[in-house]
Amino acid sequence: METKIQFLSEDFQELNSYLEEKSPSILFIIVDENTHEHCLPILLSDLEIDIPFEIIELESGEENKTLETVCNLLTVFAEFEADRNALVINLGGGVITDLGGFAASIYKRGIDFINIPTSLLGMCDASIGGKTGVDLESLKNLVGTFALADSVFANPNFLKTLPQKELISGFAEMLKHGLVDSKNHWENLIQIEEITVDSISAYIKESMMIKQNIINQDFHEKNIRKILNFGHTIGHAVESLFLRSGNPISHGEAVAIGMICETRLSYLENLIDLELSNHIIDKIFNYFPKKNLNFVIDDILALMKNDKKNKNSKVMFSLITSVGNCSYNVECAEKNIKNSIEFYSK
Ligand SMILES: O=C(O)C(=O)C[C@@H](O)[C@H](O)[C@H](O)COP(=O)(O)O
Repeated sequence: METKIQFLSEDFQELNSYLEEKSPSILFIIVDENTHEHCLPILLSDLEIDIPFEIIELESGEENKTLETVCNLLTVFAEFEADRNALVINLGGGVITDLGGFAASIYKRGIDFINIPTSLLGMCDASIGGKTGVDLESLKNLVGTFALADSVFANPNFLKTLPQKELISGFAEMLKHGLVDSKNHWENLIQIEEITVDSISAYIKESMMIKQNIINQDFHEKNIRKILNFGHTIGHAVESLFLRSGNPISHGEAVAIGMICETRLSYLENLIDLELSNHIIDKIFNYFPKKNLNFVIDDILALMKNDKKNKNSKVMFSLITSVGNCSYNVECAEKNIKNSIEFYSK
């Protein structure tokens, strides 16, 4: 099975046809306070359907990506006596698609959901590939399911409602797609001087297709899909520590830090030469200026022990071997891992 990705035209005709054909018993439209204000009115003004619907507003932010929020969602579904023909519409960024997709995937053992990503990160990454879930304490995405959205409806116009910070966050995942799978995509992206909706629009579809193509080869992340996790082994640990400190950074910023460290690690593990690693690192720093990592390295290493790619208690990295190619299940020397993090801090 494959998620159908469609780009919405002005009148949302694709979504209306989908809903007419599917004819769900009830719609649950999940939003956060931002998409409630900026995106829901656009969606509702274009919906031409005669299906009962409920709007469920969740609080935005990674700190709300919890089991408690999922329980609240499930309670609402049950209060409305939703049956298995109910449909969840996730209208939001990665937090909303992760939460709503997870709740849908476990309610009555699974009801359908669709994603209408409103952030760049949601569009190019989180809405595609069926990873749903929540954080456990500060451990990123520790609880979740693999459950494909029935469809993804993308509308780059929604990106115009975003603060710049959110746009930059999603750009990190686009760079990642280039680094792990497409030199051409990487080279196009690094020409961009200023990240704006107009400057990146032409490359969004390519990023989505790169991800979709990898998912189609390995939905359950047994092998090749692990390359999409480049930058996330260290990135997730750093993101968790910022979250714990009460000063969260965006997922993209964390992934950018992770990609810088893991590019250096690729060099330290002799997978790429110094010149290439410096080139990649410089380019990432252009978009993601250095942040202070005031964390104890051992705390970063401890969090990595919970990474989902680990095998037999060993931390396994996905590391690039050239621009557009990435190896997975790479076990690294602990001194190199530490050096790569220290390198970032210096
Ligand atoms: O889809 C994937 O596979 C990815 O690894 C993409 C990541 O960019 C994304 O952040 C994903 O949610 C991370 O998954 P996790 O399994 O490391 O929690």
